[in-house]
Amino acid sequence: MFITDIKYYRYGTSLKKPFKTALRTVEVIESIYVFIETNYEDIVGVGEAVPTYVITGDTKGGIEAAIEEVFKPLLINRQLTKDLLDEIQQIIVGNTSAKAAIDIALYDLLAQEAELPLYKYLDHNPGNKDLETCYTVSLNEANEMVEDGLRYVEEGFNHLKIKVGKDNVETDLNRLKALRNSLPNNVILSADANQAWDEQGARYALKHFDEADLEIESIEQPVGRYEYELLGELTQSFNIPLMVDESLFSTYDARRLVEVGANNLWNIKLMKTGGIHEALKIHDIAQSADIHCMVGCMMETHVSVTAALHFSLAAKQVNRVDFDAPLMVVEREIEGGIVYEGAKVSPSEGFGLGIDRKSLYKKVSS
Ligand SMILES: C[C@H](N)C(=O)N[C@@H](CCC(=O)O)C(=O)O
Ligand SMILES: [Mg+2]
Repeated sequence: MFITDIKYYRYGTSLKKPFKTALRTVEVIESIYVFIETNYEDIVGVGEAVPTYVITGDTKGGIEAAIEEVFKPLLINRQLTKDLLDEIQQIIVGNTSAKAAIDIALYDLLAQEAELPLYKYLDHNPGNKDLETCYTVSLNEANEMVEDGLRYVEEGFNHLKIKVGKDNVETDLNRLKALRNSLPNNVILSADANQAWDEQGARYALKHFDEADLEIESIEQPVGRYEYELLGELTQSFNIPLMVDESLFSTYDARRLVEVGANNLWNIKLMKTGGIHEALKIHDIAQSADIHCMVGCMMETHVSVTAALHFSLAAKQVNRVDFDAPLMVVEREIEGGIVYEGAKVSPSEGFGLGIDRKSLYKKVSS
């Protein structure tokens, strides 16, 4: 099988309510769906990229330019082989969201060619697991966060990830207290600060989180992306488990985080790693250091989150997932791929991603 063309289009999907973090507010998911065509008319690989420029540096125009100027010349007329997965990583630095879309579409093709669902094609030291996604509570006034939290629990979500870090620590703790007091005791609460604090702010916040006795399961990314040493120190100094998110893009980051002792929990996302191929390498570093991983997502839809699910099923260290973004859209427009039953997530039948590619793909030619 060889690659004949790469096509893509932009697509906006409205959210039921705005998604708000310490870093940004999102009302519409802006996806770029990517299609790798082959010499077999009915075999197409599909991928997705999203422009989370405040985290990855990637814009819609940048993603499209990387496809036009770099990936099309590299891939068109090439035989489909696994080697292409390394080549797309090496040919350009950064651009992890464009790389992710191309990597996902290549894996979709490789698994279709092998006539396997993607997670079986990957078969990378998998653990046996049933996965449930957490649901994120956006940053709002305490009463709105409690209303949202109660609704998500009623819908079947037992783990809520609470966004913090936009206001002062006392306000965050009051919001968490209100949630803890209103929700059933067995609900797991974690927090995500999205890089909100400097060193002093983080030490102050984590001390108060430790003292608050709210049973917060973990806190994600208290400080900025490049604060590796500080993340290590904070991990070793406070009781609340720290999860690394924005500081973990690459195998370089992963090795550095192990060295500095930021070794509690990691959040792997395909839009940061540039797809599954690099995510598997990060997973192996986590496994050697006995670090458990969450697989998360940016504000993405069902295509790239389905790829993240297949990766999660194939990778042993992954014991939790944050795949809520597709649930936040007003209407599911993609058939096949990730199946949600309450919080439970599973893959649909079918080879590769199991996505109904035709319904997505017909927009390419219309
Ligand atoms: C969507 C998911 N629950 C989430 O919170 N992801 C990110 C932020 C995503 C974004 O801003 O697009 C995270 O920080 O974990
Ligand atoms: Mg995060």
